[in-house]
Parts: sequence; C-alpha cells; structure tokens
Amino acid sequence: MNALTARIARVRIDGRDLISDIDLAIPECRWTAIVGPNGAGKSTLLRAIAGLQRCDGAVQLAGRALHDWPARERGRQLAWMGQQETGADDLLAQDVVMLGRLPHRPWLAPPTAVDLATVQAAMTATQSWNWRERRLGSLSGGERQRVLLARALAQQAPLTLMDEPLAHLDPPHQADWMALVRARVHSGHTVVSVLHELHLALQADHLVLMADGRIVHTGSPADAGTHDALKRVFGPRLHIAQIEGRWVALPL
Ligand SMILES: Nc1ncnc2c1ncn2[C@@H]1O[C@H](COP(=O)(O)OP(=O)(O)OP(=O)(O)O)[C@@H](O)[C@H]1O
Repeated sequence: MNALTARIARVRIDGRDLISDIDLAIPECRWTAIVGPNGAGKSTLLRAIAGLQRCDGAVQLAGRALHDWPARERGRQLAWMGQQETGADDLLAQDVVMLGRLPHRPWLAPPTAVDLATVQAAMTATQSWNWRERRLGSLSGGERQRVLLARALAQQAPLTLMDEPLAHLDPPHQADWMALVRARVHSGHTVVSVLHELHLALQADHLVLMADGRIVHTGSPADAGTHDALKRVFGPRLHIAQIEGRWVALPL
C-alpha cells in the first residue's frame, strides 16, 4: 500500500520547469528519504506533494485526490515541516507546537487537556520543553528545528513530510531524530524527508534520488544499484562503504 502517489508532468515557474516527469509512490509505514544535489528539485517536489506548490499533475493522499480533502481532514492526515519557515517568530515555542493541534480542535475552541498533554509529550520527545516560554525567534537554529519537529509530531498525522529536518542539528540530536522517525514508522506512521546527510539517508527504508528536476532512481539504500546511481549523480568522489553493518557515504 502507498501512503501517497504523485504523477506530476511539471512544476513550471517563470517559464522554467523546476521538476518534470515525476512518478512517485511513497510506501506506507516506511521512512522515505529524498536526496540529490543542490537545485535538483527536492523541495519543489515535497511542496508539490504537500499541496503547497501548484503543479501540472495529480497527487493522491491515502487513495483520494489531495485537493478533494477538506482542509482540516487533510491536516489530520498530513503533517508538514518546512525549511526556513518564518511568520511565527513572535510566538512562544509552546504556542507554535499548539498550532499542530489546530486540525483536531473545533473552530475557536480553547485547547483541551488532550491538546496540552500532546504538546507537552511532543516537546519532551524533541527535548524542547525547557524553552516552551521562549519566543521562536529567540531560539538557535537547532533549537528552532526541534520546536518545529514537535509541532509536526503534535499533529499526529499518519504521514509526515519534512524538508531538511536535520539542518542545524548536532550529531546527537540527529541520532535522536532518527530514533524518533524509527519509532513513528514502527507505530504505523509514514515519514518522507528531504535530506542532504547521505550517511543518514542511507539508513532510510526507501530512497528517492533526484537530479535536474527528475527522479533518476528509487530503491533500497542497501542495493548496489542505488549506490551506483548515487555515484553517477554525485560523482566518483562519493565513497559508499559499510561500517558496523550500516551503509555510509563519504566525500573523498
Ligand atoms: N520560486 C521559485 N522561482 C524560480 N525558481 C525557483 C523557485 N523555487 C525554486 N526554484 C529553482 O528550482 C530549482 C529547484 O529548487 P529546489 O529548491 O526544489 O531544489 P533542492 O533540490 O531542494 O535544492 P537544495 O538542495 O539546494 O535545497 C532550483 O534551480 C531553484 O533555483
């Protein structure tokens, strides 16, 4: 079963195709990593499948056309963590995470005990509870990422899309992020992340490789065919090897 499928002929802006000929299937209850060089179209693709970017094509979320989902229902189905989000800098971190509960709350209703407990659990999981009363704009890059990750967790959607969630995170918090993703997948959620950290992307269940606005390979991170495709796209200086049973990619 697929959590999401997309057939996108193109996303065209200012007369230029940013992505084209996309045929994508996101397997359910798996972690999919989307990788590729700068400008390959990864963020454009993620925004298109989240419904945040107009595209010439069709996206199906849980078997139903994305645009047929009423907004609140779609918010309960799909959580989004974007890159360099602005607009919430004046809000307290806890209020930012509470935004993740909006699809679950009646219009203008105050947060319930369940909403408050969910927010606390999400902020505890990303170790951001301690700065719940600080404004988002006052946090460091990594602290901010962990608050935005908590917001996505608090949304409790079966599918979460994340654009460069590891940006600004130090290695221990990157490992924490992977553990969180693994736990979510284990409990039946689907995660899609755009990643630059190839060594972590190689730990995913499913890899989507993009170059020049197209998907050039999909497959298991453990497959020799995937490694060959990565070397073709990133060049022969990318060394892929196994360390303690895990695949890693190192620029040489
Ligand atoms: N709003 C826009 N208007 C015009 N061009 C855009 C716009 N957004 C993105 N692009 C261009 O589309 C291409 C793909 O951008 P995108 O951000 O999707 O790439 P990416 O693979 O996520 O890159 P990176 O790894 O650098 O974040 C790039 O050449 C970018 O300059």
